Amino acid sequence: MMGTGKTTVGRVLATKLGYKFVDTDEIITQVTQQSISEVFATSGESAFRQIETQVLARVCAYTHLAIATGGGIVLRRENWSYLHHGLIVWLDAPIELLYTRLNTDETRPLLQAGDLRTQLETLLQQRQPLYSQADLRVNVNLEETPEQLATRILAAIPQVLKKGETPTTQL
Ligand SMILES: Nc1ncnc2c1ncn2[C@@H]1O[C@H](COP(=O)(O)OP(=O)(O)OP(=O)(O)O)[C@@H](O)[C@H]1O
Ligand SMILES: O=C(O)C1=C[C@@H](O)[C@@H](O)[C@H](O)C1
Ligand SMILES: [Mg+2]
Repeated sequence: MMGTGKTTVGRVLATKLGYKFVDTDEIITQVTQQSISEVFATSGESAFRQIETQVLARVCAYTHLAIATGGGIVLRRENWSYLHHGLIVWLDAPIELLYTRLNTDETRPLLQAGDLRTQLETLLQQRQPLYSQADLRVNVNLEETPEQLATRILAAIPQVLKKGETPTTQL
């Protein structure tokens, strides 16, 4: 979900693994020469989602790569076939944490209209069943630094290889 720390923590995780790192939002910004907000404003969400799928289709083919996606990557069914090229980590954060982080942020176009808490609740309700398809669920809290979170994710990854319910890691 937006604001959980995919970009921030993903970068740290990549360093710890000795992997390269890419962020699909950053690639979209580079190829369109527009900010994410501008892409939404000039072309619309549907066009953004198409570009996002094209970018994911390219980057998922690489090994030794950590990919931070946009929070809406789960929405298109075809994206899942690309996501499953790798190990999918769900950063799950409570609404209050997201609210604290995104309160003054103007770079997430889907959160600009109306009450932020309501927007977050609505999006999370829609997406929770999709996020829960991830391989690893990581409960995010306000106490941990990106460094600590990345360490915890690394430690939890072996559980993913074991058969059973989706593992969850919390502090
Ligand atoms: N563990 C953390 N501790 C403190 N601040 C954090 C942590 N992780 C992320 N942040 C901060 O929270 C904000 C949102 O993080 P980030 O941009 O990484 O989220 P995201 O999941 O990539 O969001 P989006 O889906 O919109 O791309 C940033 O200002 C970032 O610095
Ligand atoms: O959750 C979402 O739908 C989004 C998350 C951001 O990373 C961007 O991809 C964009 O703002 C949409
Ligand atoms: Mg991001």
